[in-house]
Amino acid sequence: MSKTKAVKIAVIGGSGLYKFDHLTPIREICPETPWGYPSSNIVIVEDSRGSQIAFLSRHGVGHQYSPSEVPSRANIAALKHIGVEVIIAFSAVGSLREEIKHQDFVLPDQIIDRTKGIRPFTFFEGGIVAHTTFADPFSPLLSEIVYSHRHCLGENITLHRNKTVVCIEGPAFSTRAESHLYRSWGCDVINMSALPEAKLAKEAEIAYQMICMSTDYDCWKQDEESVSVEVVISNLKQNADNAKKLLVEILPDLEKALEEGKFEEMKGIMKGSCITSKEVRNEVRSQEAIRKLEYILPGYFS
Ligand SMILES: CSC[C@H]1O[C@H](OP(=O)(O)O)[C@H](O)[C@@H]1O
Ligand SMILES: Nc1ncnc2[nH]cnc12
Repeated sequence: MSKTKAVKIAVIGGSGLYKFDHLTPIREICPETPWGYPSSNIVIVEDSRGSQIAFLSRHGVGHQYSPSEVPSRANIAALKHIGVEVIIAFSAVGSLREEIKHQDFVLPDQIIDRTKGIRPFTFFEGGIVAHTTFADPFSPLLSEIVYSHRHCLGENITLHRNKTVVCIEGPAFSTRAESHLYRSWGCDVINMSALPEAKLAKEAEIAYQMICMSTDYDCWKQDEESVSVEVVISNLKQNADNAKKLLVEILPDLEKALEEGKFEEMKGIMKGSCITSKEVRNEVRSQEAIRKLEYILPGYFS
C-alpha cells in the first residue's frame, strides 16, 4: 500500500463515467464539507508509475443526482480541501454542429449559462462578498495539454477545441426552437453540468477544464433522431473507454506542469476578489461565512 501523499489532480466523471476502475484503487474518502457531502466517495487511484488522482462521480455512482441536484459546492470544496489544484471534468454532450460527430471530443473555452438560478452557484454569501473573474472559465494550459494528446484517440475521433458549451437546467432536453436558437448564438455543444461546477472551481482557485464527449445531435438536425436517454446511452460506453485512454496519456504532462509551478497563477486570485470591508468581516454573520470559507481558502478573510 502506498503512503498517503497530497493528490493534486482530480477527475470528475459524468454520465457513463462512474468509476475509474482501470487504475488501482488506493483509498476512498467522503469528507463532510460546510456545504454537505459530495455526490460520491472520492476514490484515490494510482497508475503503474505511482501517480495518483482523485476520482469523483458527478451524479453519484448509480446516477442518482439530477443535474439540478448535484451537490457541486460540496464536490469542489471536498476536492480543494484534500489538496487538489487541477480538475479534468468529463461530460456527455449534444452536438450543435455537423462536424462534431458522435463520440468526438470537445474542449470548450466558453460557456453560455441557461441554468435557472436554482442551483447554489457560489461559495461567497452570508456576509462575505466576492466577484470572481470568469472571462475565461476554463484553463488554457489544461486545454493545451489535453489537445497535445489528441492522437491517442485514434483516427476516427476528432478532438475539437476553442468551442462554446451551452449549459441548460434540464432535466428535460431542449425544444427544437431552443436547439436552433443555441446554434444561432454560436454554441457548439450542449450539456447540463458545466455550471456551476466551472464557477465554483474558479472560486476555489482550482485550474479546471471540461472535456466534452458527443453522444447526439440534440434535436436540430433533420436527418437525425432527436436526443433521448437511449441515444445518449448508445455512445456512453465507448466514450468512457476513450476518456480513460486519454486521461492515462495526459497524466504525466499534468504532473510535470504542476511540478514546474505552471498552475501557481491561480493561487491568491480570490483574495483580491473580496469587496467586503474589514470592519464588516468582524460581524457575527460574516464570521460564520468566513468559518465556512476557511475550509477551502484558509486564512484569506480572517
Ligand atoms: C444522460 S443525458 C443528460 C445528462 O448527461 C450529461 O451529464 P454529464 O455532463 O454529467 O456527463 C448532461 O450534462 C446531463 O446531465
Ligand atoms: N442534447 C443534450 N442536451 C443536454 N445535455 C446533454 N447531454 C448529452 N446530450 C445532451
